[in-house]
Amino acid sequence: MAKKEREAGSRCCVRIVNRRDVYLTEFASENDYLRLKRVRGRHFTFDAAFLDSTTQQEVYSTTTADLVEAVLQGRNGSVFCYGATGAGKTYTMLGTVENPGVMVLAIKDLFNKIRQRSFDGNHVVHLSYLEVYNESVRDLLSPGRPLVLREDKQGIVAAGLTQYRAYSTDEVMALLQQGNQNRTTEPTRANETSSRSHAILQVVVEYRFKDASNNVINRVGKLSLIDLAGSERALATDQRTLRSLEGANINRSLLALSSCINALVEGKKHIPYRNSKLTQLLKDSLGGPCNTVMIANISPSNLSFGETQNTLHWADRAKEIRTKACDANEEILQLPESETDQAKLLLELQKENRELRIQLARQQQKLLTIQAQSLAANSSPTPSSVTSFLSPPPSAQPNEKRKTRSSFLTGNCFTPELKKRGEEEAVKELQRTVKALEAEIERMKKDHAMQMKRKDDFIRELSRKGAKTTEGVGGERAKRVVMRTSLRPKEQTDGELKSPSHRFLSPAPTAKKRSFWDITTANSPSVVSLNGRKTRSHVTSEPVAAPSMLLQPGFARRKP
Ligand SMILES: Nc1ncnc2c1ncn2[C@@H]1O[C@H](COP(=O)(O)OP(=O)(O)OP(=O)(O)O)[C@@H](O)[C@H]1O
Repeated sequence: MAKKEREAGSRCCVRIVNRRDVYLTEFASENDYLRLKRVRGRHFTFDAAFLDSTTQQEVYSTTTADLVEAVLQGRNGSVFCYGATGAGKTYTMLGTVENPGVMVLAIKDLFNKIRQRSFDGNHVVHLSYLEVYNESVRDLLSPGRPLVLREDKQGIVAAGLTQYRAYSTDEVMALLQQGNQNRTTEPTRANETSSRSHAILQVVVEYRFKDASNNVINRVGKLSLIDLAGSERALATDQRTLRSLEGANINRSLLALSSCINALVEGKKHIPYRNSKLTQLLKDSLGGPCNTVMIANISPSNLSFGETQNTLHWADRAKEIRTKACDANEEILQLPESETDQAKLLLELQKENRELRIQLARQQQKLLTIQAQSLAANSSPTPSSVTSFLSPPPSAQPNEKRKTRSSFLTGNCFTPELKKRGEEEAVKELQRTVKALEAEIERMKKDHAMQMKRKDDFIRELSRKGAKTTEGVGGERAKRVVMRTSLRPKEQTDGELKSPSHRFLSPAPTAKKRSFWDITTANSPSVVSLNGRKTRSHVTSEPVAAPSMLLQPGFARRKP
């Protein structure tokens, strides 16, 4: 229960039993003296119900982890949060620094999984983040003019939406932060940083590999993570014109969503997706081949009884929807023979590269261990290895003999000088091993760098050839994909060969770092931006002109 709700003296009207059943109790109004003791209730059953003590990780593992795995198998997945203003949708989806939400945990999990299975193929991750505000679609990663929705063979797409190629979790986090600051928010009576728009984060994972018959297979999976605006009535938020218009448009989208849910549940032929931008964008998630999860956020306070009942009602309806069977989006690449050979060679080279990197890492690990041993030998007065040369194991001889022997060693024959010489010998031996290993690693590094350079040149050559052939066919699509490498200024190599991993470093931190989670701590919106709407960045106490992540090297899309 929120602080405000507690202060208003509200009672808890929600009870969760068996992690599946939700009991909603309606208390009689305090003024209704005749029915003061009357309570009415409703009971709902869902796939899972979470208590307020549930961790974000638990919510992620129960709702989304399976979808992430399926996306890697080429199946589409969608997760959306639905509920009243202030019920915790953004908290569930985005979370805070200490408690990251579903979006963050899904991205982390996705990259971990890709890292684990990158031995048998090549993964490419593209990312886009958009919002639907007042029935117009905006690019959150590169704000500008509203985007137009078009239907093509991939489904509904926002024409001109920026697709960033992402290489690491950190990079995605930075993009999420950037996008989130551009999101339209406004304080309402129910929530200080209320999201006035629907936000959709889309992650497309392309996986290219060779099957048993040596065909090159391209597998594509799309994960959509959606944070809807609050489902409150316009009256519940504010009466001012802009808020009312917003409220009306938010409700229009959500009304359209409920009409689609109704039509889908009733098995109607015509589903009114076209009634709003939101439903057009969710077409795939609701009626297409997609694994879809709806998370309904509710407040346990009896003051929000109406909203809670409404949310649970729609969740209960939505659970009846059966999305289409979700087959893997896979295709055998029909490339000309020369190109197939090139693609296969590329995959083999990439595999070899990864193996070499692992070998190098192992050798470095070995070196570290030896160095640690050497350090220990230098610092301890009698290293264990040396001691074992000098003294026999205690159990080897009877007590008396041991005594004599030890006095013999420490006394006349094995003088301190001799002992010291033994220690020095052992340390020298260790140092020699370290040097030999260092030389071997140096040699391997040089070999590796040479091989990488040769392969890089080769890959570059292949991509150049590929670009030439696709220019005519996929020109438009290629234009939409912004490659980080093409945006990054040429690196200073100082004559040193750099492996691809060096080239794909995450962007440099901004001069003054903004917190990804400013939304949770800030409180005073001060500046009105684009078309009079406010964004999460205005909720921070920093000046609006703070450097944009997109202006960092590697993200420079807009001119200052
Ligand atoms: N499970 C939770 N644990 C702790 N705090 C929470 C939880 N859920 C929500 N909150 C807090 O409640 C407040 C409102 O939550 P949030 O902004 O996520 O609501 P919302 O449903 O997205 O609202 P809106 O529709 O207005 O955007 C935030 O300060 C958030 O940190």
